[in-house]
Formats: sequence, C-alpha cells, structure tokens
Amino acid sequence: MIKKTDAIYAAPLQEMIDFKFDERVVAVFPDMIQRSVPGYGMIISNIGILAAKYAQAGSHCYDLGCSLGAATLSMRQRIKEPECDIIAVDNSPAMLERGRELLARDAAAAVPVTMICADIQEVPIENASVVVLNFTLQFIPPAQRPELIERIYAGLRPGGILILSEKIAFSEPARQHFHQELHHDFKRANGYSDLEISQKRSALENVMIPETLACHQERLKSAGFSSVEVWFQCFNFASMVAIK
Ligand SMILES: C[S@@+](CC[C@H](N)C(=O)[O-])C[C@H]1O[C@@H](n2cnc3c(N)ncnc32)[C@H](O)[C@@H]1O
Ligand SMILES: O=C(O)C(=O)C[C@]1(C(=O)O)C=C[C@@H](O)C=C1
Repeated sequence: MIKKTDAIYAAPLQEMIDFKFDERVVAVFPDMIQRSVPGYGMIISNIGILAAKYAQAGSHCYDLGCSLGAATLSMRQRIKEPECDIIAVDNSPAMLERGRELLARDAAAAVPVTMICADIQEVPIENASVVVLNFTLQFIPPAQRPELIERIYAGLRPGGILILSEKIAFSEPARQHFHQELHHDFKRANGYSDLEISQKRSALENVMIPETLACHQERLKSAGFSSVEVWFQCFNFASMVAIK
C-alpha cells in the first residue's frame, strides 16, 4: 500500500471539530505520528528493547491505546521469554481493523497477540510484566488517570514495568514556550504549514491534556512504583519507565 500523507488540517476549516481517531486519521496515521512526535521511531524501537529486558515467562504484555500496533509489533519482534503473549487494546474500531490487517502481515514472530476493541479503563490488567501507554494517557480525562495507573500497578508482577510516553507540559511559562516553539519548528521542518499546526492544536485542545513530568512522576510514585526513570525526552515529548 502507498503511504498516505497527512493533510487533514491543510485546508481552512469552517468549524473546529474535536480530534478523533476515525477512518480519516487511521488512513494517514503512520505519517501523522512520525511527523508530529519527535523521536517516535526511536521510542517504538526502544519499547521492543525494554520489553525484551523486562518481559517475564508466562506473563501478559499490554499495549494500551495500541492504534495500529506499532509498539506491539516492536515488542513481538524482541520478546524471547517463553509463554508470553501481548494484549493490544484500542477503542477506535477503525484503528483496530487496520491494526489487525498489519498484524496478519507480520506472521513470522512467535509471540501470540490478541487485539481487543475496548476502553482501556474497562479492560482487566492481570499477571502483567510489561504495560505500554505510548501517547495514550494524555487522551484519558485527568481525573480518571490515577485509577488507571493504580489498576496497572495492581496488575503488574513485582519487577514488572509500565512504559509511559506523553506530550508534556511545563509549569514555568518560559520553558513551556521554549519547548512548544521547538515542537512547532519540528512540525514545520516535517512539512506542516502554520495553518495545519494551529488547526490541529485547536482540535486537540479539549481531548488531549498534557501534564508536567513532576505530575506524572508523583502519580506513579503514589500508585506504588518503586522507581520512575525518564529514559527519553525531546522538546515537549517524554517517555518514562516505572518499575514495580
Ligand atoms: C496517539 S495514539 C497512540 C499511539 C500508539 N500507542 C503508537 O505507539 O503508535 C492514541 C490511541 O489511544 C486510543 N485511545 C484513546 N482513549 C482510549 C481509551 N479510553 N481506550 C482505548 N483506547 C483509547 C486512540 O483510539 C488512539 O488510537
Ligand atoms: O501535539 C501534537 O501536535 C500532536 O500532533 C501530538 C499527537 C500525539 O501526541 O498523540 C496527537 C495526535 C496524533 O495521534 C499524533 C500526535
């Protein structure tokens, strides 16, 4: 299939509609996320490396908000522990339909994968060694985030990890400005126009709510995680590993 370029916000919109992971987004998603999230490809590769290190024999690995399954495929390629499987969850039917097609093409790997169309807030998390929230928690209403993180902690085995990647905010306005401007420069360098950047920003405003690194770290610590390490940051995008 030819890779489709994201032009969803290229023309002026009469009315701003909240961002949704619908068929139009699914069709361009690999291009959109690559051109929008600094280090996305590197984060995906390293999720495989982290999963290989922390996956435990006979446990489940979860990819929560899996979209097209990029993190799932990376974990699947690397995990060598016996009797592990991957449970990939997303509540966008369009994403999962396409994700299942892509998964079927990658038949070589031995680790079984189950893709489930469901709300991650309702899926049981049990006997887990690796849980991935790769740019998903930011779409959960902030008041509901502690409960999800606590459930993930409860479902992890000792020594298990949560990999949490997020767009982050900064409490100091000058730092917020610095990182946000550089992120916009990154998008411009990847071919997005000022109109596309500003229209997408408005569409995301009510549905994607970034928090500070301190806020994430405190929440993870209060849930019980013994250590929280920021292993990646580029501008206002970061990824943490929290160990139970
Ligand atoms: C930015 S994308 C995640 C990217 C993906 N993890 C990757 O690495 O390519 C966010 C995904 O989370 C999903 N999502 C948002 N809220 C959700 C929820 N409550 N339950 C399940 N999936 C959700 C969206 O449908 C979307 O596919
Ligand atoms: O912050 C932005 O401008 C983004 O486009 C970020 C972001 C994300 O972090 O998930 C938002 C929606 C798309 O899934 C791809 C990237």
